[in-house]
Amino acid sequence: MGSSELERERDYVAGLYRRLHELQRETEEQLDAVRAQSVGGGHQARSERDSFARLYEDRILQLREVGERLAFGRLSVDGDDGGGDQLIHRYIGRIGLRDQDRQPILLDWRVPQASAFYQATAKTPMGARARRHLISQGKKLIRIEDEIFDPDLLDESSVQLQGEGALLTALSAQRTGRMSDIVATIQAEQDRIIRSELRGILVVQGGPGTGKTAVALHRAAYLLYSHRERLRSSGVLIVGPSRSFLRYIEAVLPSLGESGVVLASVGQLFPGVEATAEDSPAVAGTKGRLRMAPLLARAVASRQRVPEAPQPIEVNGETVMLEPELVASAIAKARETGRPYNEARLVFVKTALDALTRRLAAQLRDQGNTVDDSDLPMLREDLRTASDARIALNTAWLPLTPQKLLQDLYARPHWLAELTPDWSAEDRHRLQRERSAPFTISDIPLLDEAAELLGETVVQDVAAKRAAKQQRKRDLENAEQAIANMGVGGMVDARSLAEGFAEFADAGTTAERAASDRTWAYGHIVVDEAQELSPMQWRLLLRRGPSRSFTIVGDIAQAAAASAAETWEHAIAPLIGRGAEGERWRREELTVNYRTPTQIAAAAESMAIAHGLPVTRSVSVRESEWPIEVVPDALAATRLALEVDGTVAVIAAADRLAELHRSLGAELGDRVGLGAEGLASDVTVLSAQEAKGLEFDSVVIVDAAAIVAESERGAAALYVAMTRPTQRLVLAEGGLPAAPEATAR
Ligand SMILES: Nc1ncnc2c1ncn2[C@@H]1O[C@H](COP(=O)(O)OP(=O)(O)OP(=O)(O)O)[C@@H](O)[C@H]1O
Repeated sequence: MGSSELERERDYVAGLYRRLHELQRETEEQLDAVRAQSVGGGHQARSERDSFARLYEDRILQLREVGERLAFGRLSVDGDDGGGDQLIHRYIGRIGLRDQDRQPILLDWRVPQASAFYQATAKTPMGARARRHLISQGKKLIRIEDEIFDPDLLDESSVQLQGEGALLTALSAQRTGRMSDIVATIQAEQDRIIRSELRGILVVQGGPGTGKTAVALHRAAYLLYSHRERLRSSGVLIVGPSRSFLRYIEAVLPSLGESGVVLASVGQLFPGVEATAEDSPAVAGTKGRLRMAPLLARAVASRQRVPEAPQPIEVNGETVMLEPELVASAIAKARETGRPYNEARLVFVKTALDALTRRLAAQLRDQGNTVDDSDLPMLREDLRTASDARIALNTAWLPLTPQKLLQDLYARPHWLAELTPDWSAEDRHRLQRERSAPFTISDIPLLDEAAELLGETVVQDVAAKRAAKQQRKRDLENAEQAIANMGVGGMVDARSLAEGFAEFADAGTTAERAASDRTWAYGHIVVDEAQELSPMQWRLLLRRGPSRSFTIVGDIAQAAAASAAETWEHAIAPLIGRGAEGERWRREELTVNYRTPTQIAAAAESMAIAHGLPVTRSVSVRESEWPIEVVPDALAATRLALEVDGTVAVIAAADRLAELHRSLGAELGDRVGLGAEGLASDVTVLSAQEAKGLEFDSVVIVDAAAIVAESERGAAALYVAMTRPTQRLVLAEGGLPAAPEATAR
């Protein structure tokens, strides 16, 4: 390949950057023009103008975000003449660009024509004749790499890696503590998953380092692009295991030009409560089980109480008796509505007050007073505000928040025992705790379940939501009208513009509104490290995604949580319900390990298999320069790890972390950080749980046997720890523990 070819490509890429800057300028001018427009004083007109401005601002931001590596590929396909002599070159990049004549000069990687760039092989060229990778450093094109799809050159035996040189360049880059996008080097098996249809439940199983997280994030970007109309207003939720994990992945989607996504850890899924602490595995296991749902339902139902004796109600010097029968019949009537607890309570109060008013009126008449129908509202109001009535009715049916319900349940052992006659004392004991203790990650789905049963505490919330929905409908009509008036049909769509109105009106962007609304229904949900989720967490997610459009990625063998399932069928059962399961979900596998070198991956797999874990085998694409070493102490091991440029993780059992942080810090100074907060340091001391989903150039495992012994699924935790390094693994304070005699998990 001549260097003139590289020059030619550099010219082409330079042309693309020029066009990008031109478009930036044009959009900035359009923005200025919109801002300068005089639109009179009407609120509607102003908000329309502002949302046009917002659209242009978004586009400018998107054009600027692209920054580097604008174009990374070229696909050569046969020209229209069919003779095959004339080749058409399609350039593939991070965004699509057109020239001044509106001819495409760069295809967005997500358009259907670009899929051949990722999926074509010599065996199935998908109409392509050749593929070229454009490898850049920053904005500078430094190398090109060609693949010609010639069937004679096929080698059936090896793993088919697409653009091997470009891929290995990407993989050998030093880790930074932040995940980066893989858009230039997506592999065929990954691309098929990324482009899989939006509908239904897709489960992606793969061993460590097979790109599950990367694929899940690129799939979110792909879906947002391909189903923009639908997903822009409903939003996409990405759920990860921890805040440290979210920090690790949070830059990927913005680098792909997508920002309208809600990222949440499992501790952040109930608006208003942010849980970071986790219970012990046994307690988390109890709280994660499905039988918590009927328990909460029983707890809610038992909160209505009929008084044993009549209650005197003083009102304006008159005493009227509130009979148990009256309360019982008002409760029955309210329950009949089938509404959630707090909403049904309003029916109860209304029914009870009406009956009490009638009783008071009759009593007054009996005493010779004249009471006609027009007096009833006033009597009712007197009763409503009488403190006796308030106390009596509240005692019968108290308004409740999910927080209060759960705190009561945990802090009142007798009540809990009444509600759980078939539970063991041990299980019950696991739920007990102080009323003031902060909520844990395992409490989040229970709070959500309780909120579902209780409904809104304030009626206005229901009314406000209804009003907001109607407002959005009006906004959409106004947006259509505005587009027609301004003559910009085809450039902007009404839905995006209407979203803009809402953003300015009150509640922020779709993502912000979605994140703060428990009843929000997302258009799509991506769940990472999904093997860890408990049945109760799945129930919560189903409420957030009632359309059952899910991408679920994980590795069953890495499951460390006590409440995690042992197969995907079991794991997602709460999501599928009792339908024809086979038809409702599909499963894909990833089989190439892009992270862990062969030798380390092989040792990790053997260890896991010896402990009976259901490992999905994969093939590593890297080799390690270093053998796995075993050294006596953690400091010596960390020094060895630091010989490799890049990041180091020191992984140990949870009760060793503080002490290791201190002792290593004493020798290595502030290069050593602790836990999620310490991830920016050269050396981070953390537990296997905290390391989940992350990667480091080198890893030191301190006392591997203690990690295995630490929990019921300790072998899975060690498997996670061993598969974090991209280059070097050092074991300190003992090698790998021997496999147990019986290999039961
Ligand atoms: N096609 C690709 N091109 C370049 N890098 C890739 C590709 N696929 C995956 N990688 C890289 O491999 C590493 C592992 O990917 P990722 O973290 O997504 O794996 P995972 O399957 O989620 O792993 P784990 O189960 O261990 O959490 C990341 O650094 C990712 O960027």
